[in-house]
Amino acid sequence: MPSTRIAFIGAGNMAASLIGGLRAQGVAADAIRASEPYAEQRAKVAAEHGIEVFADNAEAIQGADVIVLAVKPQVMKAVCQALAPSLSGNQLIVSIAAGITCASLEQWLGVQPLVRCMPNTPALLRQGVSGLYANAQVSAAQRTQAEQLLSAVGLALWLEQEQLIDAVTAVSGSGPAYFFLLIEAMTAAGEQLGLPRATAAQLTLQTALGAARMAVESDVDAAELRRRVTSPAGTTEAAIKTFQAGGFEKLVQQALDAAANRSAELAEQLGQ
Ligand SMILES: NC(=O)C1=CN([C@@H]2O[C@H](COP(=O)(O)OP(=O)(O)OC[C@H]3O[C@@H](n4cnc5c(N)ncnc54)[C@H](OP(=O)(O)O)[C@@H]3O)[C@@H](O)[C@H]2O)C=CC1
Ligand SMILES: O=C(O)[C@@H]1CCC=N1
Repeated sequence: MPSTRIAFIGAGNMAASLIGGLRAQGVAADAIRASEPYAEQRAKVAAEHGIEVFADNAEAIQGADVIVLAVKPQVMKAVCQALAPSLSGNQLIVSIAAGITCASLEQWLGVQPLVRCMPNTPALLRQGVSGLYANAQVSAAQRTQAEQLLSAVGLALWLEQEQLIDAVTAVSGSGPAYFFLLIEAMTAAGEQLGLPRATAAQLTLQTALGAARMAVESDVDAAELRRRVTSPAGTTEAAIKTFQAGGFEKLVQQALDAAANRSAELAEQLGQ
């Protein structure tokens, strides 16, 4: 994004990941600004990425073509209402907040070109994935700007319906935590089986990495890859049958339903 000037409102975890991705893609430090109330975090982000970080949101967005709203959903209304008088009207707003709808953002900011998206934390390693939804005000050039922003940290996938952001949040926004939970549980189980903790952790982590790479790079699907590990009457079958007897697939569906419902619930609670 050579000539695009980007301002981040909130310079926490996700903003820092996106800024890191943009810088790694060669976006100049002076094309990126950010605002952040916490002085220590301001200094950290400025030092790590070489960008200017402001205490004042309105100051950070001066001259910006794209404004990324990267604060917690709970403070979004107050942040937007305070920012509204400083907007020029055709700046692209990109919100990464869970459960904040375009309708709420339009109510708080006025009608603006808006992209609502849901990234995830592997963005930190440029291995993220995001779902993006654009409102009717977004021009083709602004769509490209939003896509370039999220592509700097991983895959960017457009959605035709805003509602599907709840599903994206459930699958990939929150998804890294589900895999971390499995890693924690497998490491603990390995330790219970007698392995030293560090060995159990290494075995689990390398298995997770290897399995994910196989699933991404293979020309067959995950179900077939699973079948290839599962010898008839063997050890894997014993484990998989145990998972399934415990309702594993149903539990996964219930967990993702809960995440998607929470996303919709946040929209209702915070969208007033
Ligand atoms: N973490 C994740 O996995 C994902 C998060 N998201 C969304 O990203 C958004 C940010 O999350 P995350 O980065 O994890 O959260 P963080 O708390 O790390 O970042 C939010 C930042 O905003 C700052 N902030 C608070 N109030 C203001 C304000 N009035 N003006 C400017 N900045 C302010 C916070 O400062 P201070 O700490 O001092 O309050 C903090 O540094 C959320 O809306 C979340 O839903 C989306 C996808 C994945
Ligand atoms: O847990 C959350 O609400 C945020 C959104 C997706 C990941 N973290």
